[in-house]
Amino acid sequence: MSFYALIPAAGSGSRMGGKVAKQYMPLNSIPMIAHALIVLAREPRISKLFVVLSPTDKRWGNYEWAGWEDRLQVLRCGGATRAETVLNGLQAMATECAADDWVLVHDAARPCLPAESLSRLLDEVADDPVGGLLAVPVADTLKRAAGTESGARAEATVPRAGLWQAQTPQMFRHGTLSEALRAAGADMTDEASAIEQLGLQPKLVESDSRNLKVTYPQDLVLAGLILEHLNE
Ligand SMILES: Nc1ccn([C@@H]2O[C@H](COP(=O)(O)OP(=O)(O)OP(=O)(O)O)[C@@H](O)[C@H]2O)c(=O)n1
Ligand SMILES: C[C@](O)(CO)[C@H](O)COP(=O)(O)O
Repeated sequence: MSFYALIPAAGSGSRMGGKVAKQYMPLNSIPMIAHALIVLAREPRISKLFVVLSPTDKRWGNYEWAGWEDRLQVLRCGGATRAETVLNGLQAMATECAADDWVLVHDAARPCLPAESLSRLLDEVADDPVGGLLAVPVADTLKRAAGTESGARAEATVPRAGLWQAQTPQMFRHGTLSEALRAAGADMTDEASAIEQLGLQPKLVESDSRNLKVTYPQDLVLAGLILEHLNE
């Protein structure tokens, strides 16, 4: 049984609003994607990293990846949605990855993955019958909005007991995840929801808010500050 990482990196970063796809935006002097790759590559239990790019990606080649040859393989099969990218990547990995091998799917847009959180996920899920994901119990009070002409207004408060915010990596066996994503369709926003649709219950492994997803411009500033102190 082996562990592989699949990094979906074929998005356009529309919510970031930049000219450059956010996974290539500079973050503490290197492209954002490199931070996640470095943490994943440093985990000795992970045999290989597969980065899934858009077939039209023209930026990857602008960077120096010498020395990564043994640890990383680029797959140019990204799709129109994140779920499609992941499924296309799984299919391309099938020549090397057995059905019971573990695949850790990690967003290129999460550059601040703490090494200890990655290690904890592997420790706690490697013998799990289903798989699991990093997540954080919801700490804020949650409001359900009602759209009005004057903008969003709080219609109700959603009880936060038992609610967690999903992060990545999300770790499932190659065969199960491929089956789940094929059955669930292209609009799944994470791997765990496809697994849940099979009637399975992924394990929630507690992470923390440092492992944020860089979505909006202000997240880039936060990520830079976190990275300055991460894994010190
Ligand atoms: N068709 C897609 C869409 C997203 N992703 C990847 O999935 C991760 C999380 O997605 P998100 O934060 O939504 O990135 P984008 O889709 O690029 O952002 P946006 O939704 O703002 O366009 C990112 O690493 C992104 O590159 C992908 O591989 N293929
Ligand atoms: C997978 C994920 O990061 C878990 O929170 C999230 O669902 C990705 O959503 P996005 O809209 O594709 O960024």
